[in-house]
Amino acid sequence: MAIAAVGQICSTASMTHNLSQCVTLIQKAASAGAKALFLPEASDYIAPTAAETISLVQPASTSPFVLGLRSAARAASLPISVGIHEPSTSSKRVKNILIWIDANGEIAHRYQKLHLFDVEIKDGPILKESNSVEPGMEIPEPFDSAVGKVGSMICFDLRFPEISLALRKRGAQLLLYPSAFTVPTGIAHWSTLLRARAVETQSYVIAAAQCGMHNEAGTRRSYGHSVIVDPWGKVIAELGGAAEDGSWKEPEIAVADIDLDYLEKVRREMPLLRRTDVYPEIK
Ligand SMILES: O=C(O)CNC(=O)[C@H](CS)NC(=O)CCC(=O)C(=O)O
Repeated sequence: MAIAAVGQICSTASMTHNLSQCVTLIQKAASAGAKALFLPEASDYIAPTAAETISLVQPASTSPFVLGLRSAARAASLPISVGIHEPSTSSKRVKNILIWIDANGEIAHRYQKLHLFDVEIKDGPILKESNSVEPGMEIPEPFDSAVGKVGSMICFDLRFPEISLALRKRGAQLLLYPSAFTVPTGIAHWSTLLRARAVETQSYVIAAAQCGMHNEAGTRRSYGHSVIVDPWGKVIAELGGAAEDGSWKEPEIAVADIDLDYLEKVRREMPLLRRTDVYPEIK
């Protein structure tokens, strides 16, 4: 058994402010005895417009946010999963990626978000992620960590079970959904989708979420409610959401034991054998 920590922050356009929230959580997770800390999508910054999202981007190799996290990870000897932006080499847009910083402070894995959030909900959020973000083109192999074999996804990917099933088939035991969910879609779908992905893949699901108002103009707000779900679909760690007015004060963590013997028991007792003779198998 090993402890995993899920962290919740409210990123703004200030990378310095966001780094300090993340470093606080690294210290909290290390004191709680966690073997890994999972941080939200776009932890480096959430900007009010597509143009600002593009203008703020920096290569991971020189970004003060990433360099700061790497040295904090090394000092605490704590691996960190964190969502950031990275420049694209082929277009003016940015990449929305999830990186794994190992206990030595090295970037050991990268995943680029496959599904982009383009929505226009009547009386609700209007967001066009593809204006500023270039979609990824592959599902990287799951990788080993002290808390189990990790399969990486990001936020809106949660709505596409194909990617989680593909990762499960390749050996993932933990599925990551670092997110910045909107409030209305969060209320309607967040917990149901996360628990469904855990149940149908018989895997731990770790969903670190952005929470609260991201800018002073009040134009962008996230749902929060970070969770860890076990392979039976039970919520074993959970954080709250923002107040009515969007305010939300302290970055925080929640922790849970990741029990891979339990995961094996769930998989053994209810084998989910796919009828690939009847429907085509997911590659
Ligand atoms: O803007 C950034 O810099 C970071 N990216 C995000 O916050 C992304 C794209 S706008 N948010 C989501 O995918 C929310 C999905 C969602 O809310 C749902 O599926 O219901």
